Amino acid sequence: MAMGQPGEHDADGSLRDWMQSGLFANVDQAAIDALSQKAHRLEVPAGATLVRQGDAADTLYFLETGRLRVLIETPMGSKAVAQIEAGEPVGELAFFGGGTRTATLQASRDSVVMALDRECYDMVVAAYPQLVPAILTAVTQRLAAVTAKTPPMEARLPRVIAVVPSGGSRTDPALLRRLADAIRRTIPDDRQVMLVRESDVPPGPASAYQAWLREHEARRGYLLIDASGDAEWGALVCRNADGLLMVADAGCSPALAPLEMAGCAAIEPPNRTLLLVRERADQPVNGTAAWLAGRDPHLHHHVARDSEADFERVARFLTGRAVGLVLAGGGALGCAHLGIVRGLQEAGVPIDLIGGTSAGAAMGAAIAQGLTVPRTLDQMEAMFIDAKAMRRFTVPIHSLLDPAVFDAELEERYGNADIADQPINFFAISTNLSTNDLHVHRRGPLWHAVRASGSLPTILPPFIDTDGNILVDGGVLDNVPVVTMRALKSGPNIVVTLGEAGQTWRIKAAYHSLRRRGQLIRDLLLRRKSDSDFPSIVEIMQRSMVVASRIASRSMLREDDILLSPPIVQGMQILDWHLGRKQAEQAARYVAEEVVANPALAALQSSGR
Ligand SMILES: Nc1ncnc2c1ncn2[C@@H]1O[C@@H]2COP(=O)(O)O[C@H]2[C@H]1O
Repeated sequence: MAMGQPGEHDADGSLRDWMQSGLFANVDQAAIDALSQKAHRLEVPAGATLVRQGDAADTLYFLETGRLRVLIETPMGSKAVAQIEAGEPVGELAFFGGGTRTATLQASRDSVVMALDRECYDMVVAAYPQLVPAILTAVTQRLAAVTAKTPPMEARLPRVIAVVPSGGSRTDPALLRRLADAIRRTIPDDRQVMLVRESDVPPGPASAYQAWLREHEARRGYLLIDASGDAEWGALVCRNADGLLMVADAGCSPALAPLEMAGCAAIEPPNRTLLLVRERADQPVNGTAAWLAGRDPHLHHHVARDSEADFERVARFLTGRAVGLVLAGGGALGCAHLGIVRGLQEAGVPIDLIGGTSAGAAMGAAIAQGLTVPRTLDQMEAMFIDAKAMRRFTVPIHSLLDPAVFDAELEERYGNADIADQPINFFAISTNLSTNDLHVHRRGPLWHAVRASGSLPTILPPFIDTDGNILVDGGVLDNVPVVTMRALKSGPNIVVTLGEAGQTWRIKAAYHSLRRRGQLIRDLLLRRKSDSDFPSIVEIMQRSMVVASRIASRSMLREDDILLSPPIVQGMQILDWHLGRKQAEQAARYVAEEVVANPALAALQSSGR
């Protein structure tokens, strides 16, 4: 049943219905018949190119089935800027404009197009001029859409999803039903969610399956298509799907199954998701790395059968409604993040993916591990107050502080478990001095990510990863990693900044009160604290580091982001860990008020209950 090279395709009876349902709704039957007779159909297998940027143009197309990717070729490589869905005309710019093709069109799944050359087009519109405004409307609408969006268009969410058992797992129909139910509860009522098995689809050639898909896709819902069964069916499903959902029983062998290979060949990594299913939520998660190898999913989710919340979380990811929590850096002020998390949990707001920088990474990592807020606060106090992890001075060659105690504390508390093994999806940001770029930690030991992300330059030595990358605090480049969050998932983001809301930092100490060397050494030996509030090297470094990214981060926020700026405890600075608990309390109260005052936040409440 699998299709080969682009080729001729027989017309099918439902074409007229399809045309009249959209673009040609006001066009006479006779005109559509003429168009349909003059056009010839081309099959474009997944991955094949329909037109190439720069080529001469003498054909106008209408996409009948499938999806096309619009790729702009640049000297740096090609960039996907849009997708064309069934029912849309394509190739119109150069056809009408008279130039060469403005983009390359590639099938992202097996597709069928209706092709109309210039001679046929002229003949049909001469006989039926009413076709012209219909085509013009579509062209104008596209032009308006292109003009309206400045950045590249975000990917449309996969709606036709091939579900394959992963590794040595077998398909579990009950689990798929639960997932479909969770999706149904997540999306508006008028959309259809269908769980499809081979027996639900009328037997016949690939074109019959595509016609069936077209009919059901038109209802704008989600089709979860169980690809298990015979190999031919599996390959057909994968080649005609936008997304791949691999479902693994975490206890099975992770060796890649043939059906998954077919799925991965047809569907690209950005549209792949892996579910790792275990029996109970209290079972530890490990070995995820072996499942990710070779599958390269965009995201993976750990699902416990006894946790309805896990199913609902997956449903939110699949339908573009997952809630991201973005946590900014800011040392001890980061305890506010814990209060925010407590407040969100109490209000029933779900947290589906956590990303953070520096203190945001440290707090977020603990929550992603499944620690409670009170336990995390205990840990922070144990590290920074009891063990004095940030008060161990050294000979200042590589850094001001000796990181030995800090490292040991981090390793003990966060452990060597892979980020990928955490029950909640998580990422941390650091600044890669080797590549002069942002470094997104999605894999590797959790404590490495926390350590790298919080490596305040000159205060702590940089973290060196196994590839020799020199990593320092993420705040240097991006203290509020909302852009990274957006690249990972669609849906609302709760963005927590620290001390943002116009809080200036002025001190009472006069410049000439700066202690001189002799005074400093005497005070140090006598363990005497200065009564001046002249800023410490750590405070100066922290503030200087994030000043640029703070300005940038404000412009990164979008209208649909929910910005939370909890009030900071009066006079609290980044090393004041003893005020952490008070700060967390204050932030939790702030969230409780925000849930009432901010409708966007309130709207997320029900999805977390
Ligand atoms: N930014 C875009 N968004 C949607 N479609 C596009 C975009 N750029 C190009 N196309 C389509 O890709 C086609 C490539 O060939 P044409 O230039 O003839 O016509 C083009 C449009 O149909």
